[in-house]
Amino acid sequence: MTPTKRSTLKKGARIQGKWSKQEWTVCSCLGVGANGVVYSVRRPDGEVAAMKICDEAGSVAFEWSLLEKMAQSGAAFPKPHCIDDSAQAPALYFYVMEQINGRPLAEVWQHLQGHDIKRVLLAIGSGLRALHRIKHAFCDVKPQNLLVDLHREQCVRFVDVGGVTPFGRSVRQFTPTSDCAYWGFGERRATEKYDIAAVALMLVCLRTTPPSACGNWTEARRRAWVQAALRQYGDSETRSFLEDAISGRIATADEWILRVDQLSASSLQMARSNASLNASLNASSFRGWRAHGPQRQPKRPVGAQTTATQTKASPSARPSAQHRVGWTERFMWASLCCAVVSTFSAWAVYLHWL
Ligand SMILES: Nc1ncnc2c1ncn2[C@@H]1O[C@H](COP(=O)(O)OP(=O)(O)OP(=O)(O)O)[C@@H](O)[C@H]1O
Repeated sequence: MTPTKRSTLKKGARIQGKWSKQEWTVCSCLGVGANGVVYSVRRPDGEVAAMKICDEAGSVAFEWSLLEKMAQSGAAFPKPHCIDDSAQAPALYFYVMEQINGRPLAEVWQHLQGHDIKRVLLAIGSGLRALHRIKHAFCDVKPQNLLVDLHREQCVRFVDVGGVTPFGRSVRQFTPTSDCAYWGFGERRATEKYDIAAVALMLVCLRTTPPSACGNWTEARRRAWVQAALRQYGDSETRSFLEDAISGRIATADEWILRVDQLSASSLQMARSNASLNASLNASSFRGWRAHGPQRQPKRPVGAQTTATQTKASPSARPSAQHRVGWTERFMWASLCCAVVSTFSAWAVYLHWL
């Protein structure tokens, strides 16, 4: 399904399940991602749910099996309802799940008070703890995948099960800004530490937006940028907490919860964004950074809060890909011209001799 085809489901559209025979009516679009589109849908009995429509049947089946596994663990992911295909054309592959009410962390972050930040960080910790108990890591930690509703006791819920990976395997889907390997702090492997470092890096990047150019930096320079961003927290307890999480010294979700519990609300208040800080750190140079050696191209995509999938081409690789396509095209056109010229010449010679 192309993106155009994806976005054609308007409010009121009806989707009938080929196998379940259930019918859902589209209420609104909840979000669009790299793997699919999520709609808020209503069943005839009035129940509201979220329907994720993916481009491929394989993605639906894969995410569905993970969602079922998560449901047994009590992790913070949506509860699965059913998996189906649409009975009518165009063929849609989808699954239906609990609709999570809440706003993405990125939207609410700036408005959170110290004690709310604490609640949010504790809730993320307990969500990760449940997931880690069944020996899986979230991997694709990003503010869009954490939905916050402070009116609920479980005030943070996770969405997008697509990145969840069994411990020890290499990470398939990640967001560069939350990836410790991208910033030069560790391995890109599904572990408890990977998730914990990801949450801490996400917090650093929520406070200080990384410069868009950092995709072209060396790993060492990116690492230095994170260290400089951390220094801006002053000597606060939040700073040492984040440093420990990023460098793997907070190894489990239980330790994370314990450490968050010890932080004061006033120190956590510092975790929020600071406009002047963004300006100073995003200037072309910053204190603490000295270039060593030639610049290397990043291995992975660059760009704040976008998900990278191991199998997808990275945005940073795109210009060179386009460049290669340009040369291929030029070669093709040159060959075509040669073929046309030689055909004309052959006909000219043939007609001349007739
Ligand atoms: N169960 C749900 N309840 C409410 N909103 C949801 C739900 N699932 C997904 N969303 C919203 O839809 C957005 C896209 O969903 P999701 O992250 O699953 O898609 P994706 O294609 O895997 O995206 P990505 O590009 O991040 O991999 C989410 O960021 C979230 O805002």
